[in-house]
Amino acid sequence: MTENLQGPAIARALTIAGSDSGGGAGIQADLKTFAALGVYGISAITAITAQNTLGVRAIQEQSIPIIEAQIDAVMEDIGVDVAKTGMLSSSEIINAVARRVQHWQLRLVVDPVMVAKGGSTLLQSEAIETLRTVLLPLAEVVTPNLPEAEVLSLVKIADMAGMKVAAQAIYALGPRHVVIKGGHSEDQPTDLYFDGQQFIELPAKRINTRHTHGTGCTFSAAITAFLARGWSVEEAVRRAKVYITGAIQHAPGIGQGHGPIDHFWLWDQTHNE
Ligand SMILES: Nc1ncnc2c1ncn2[C@@H]1O[C@H](COP(=O)(O)OP(=O)(O)OP(=O)(O)O)[C@@H](O)[C@H]1O
Ligand SMILES: Cc1ncc(CO)c(N)n1
Repeated sequence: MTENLQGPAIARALTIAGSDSGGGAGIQADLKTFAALGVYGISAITAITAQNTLGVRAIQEQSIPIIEAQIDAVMEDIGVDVAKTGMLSSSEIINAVARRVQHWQLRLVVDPVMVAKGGSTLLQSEAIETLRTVLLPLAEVVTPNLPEAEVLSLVKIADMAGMKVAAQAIYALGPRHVVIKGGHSEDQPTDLYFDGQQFIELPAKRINTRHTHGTGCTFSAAITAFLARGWSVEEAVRRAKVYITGAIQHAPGIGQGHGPIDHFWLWDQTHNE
């Protein structure tokens, strides 16, 4: 592509997250989502997981210097329109990432990943307070699922009214927008957007499937991609909801456990089917 005097001809998004060897969540889900949505994807790996659709077998955190060096290397050369975080594992990693986010003045989407679908811990319990007090104030958007929203807000959520109280409590921690995901509810997977003034409920039909590995990563990566492409937060969230619903619907049925979703379902519809 020829150089464009107005800047790069493609939006750039950075994911700061863990690697999922199974390819369905973490860095891999984020990069596939960025690619599917027409955004140039860049990564800084915080931890390597040995993982498949059945669960997480092993985790190796990366050192603070190599995490910082990845972020600095891409920022000094390539640049980033919007960044997101996923698995951060420890307090030390959160503090280091927060320092780089501030240094580079990054627009940030925080997916407060705590536990994998199979129950493995992806964030040490003593790191939760660092997430609340150090990273959330830097977030333009934070996307907790229902259990994460309860932990961050200290509110027990039983229904939409509870989601609203929790969203207000999380907003008070400093992020400019809160999106609580309803995927873990027994009912319809209605997500809730809150920007400090207005609540928007984003309903969807529940898809009856066990293949929901990486839905949270994919949803937050889609929000990041749409923001990078210039949409408002509200519009980015609305578009991400349509995208994630389609991706779950088209899950290819890979693996014996919670399989991945189809990040490229929109592309498949227009090019391959
Ligand atoms: N079965 C389903 N049918 C339709 N939408 C769903 C379903 N499960 C989750 N979603 C939607 O997917 C998005 C991700 O939500 P979810 O609550 O699964 O995130 P998560 O728990 O962080 O995911 P993970 O940790 O597995 O990556 C939300 O928009 C949610 O409403
Ligand atoms: C690396 C990684 N990040 C996030 C999740 C949550 O889905 C996962 N299972 N693995």
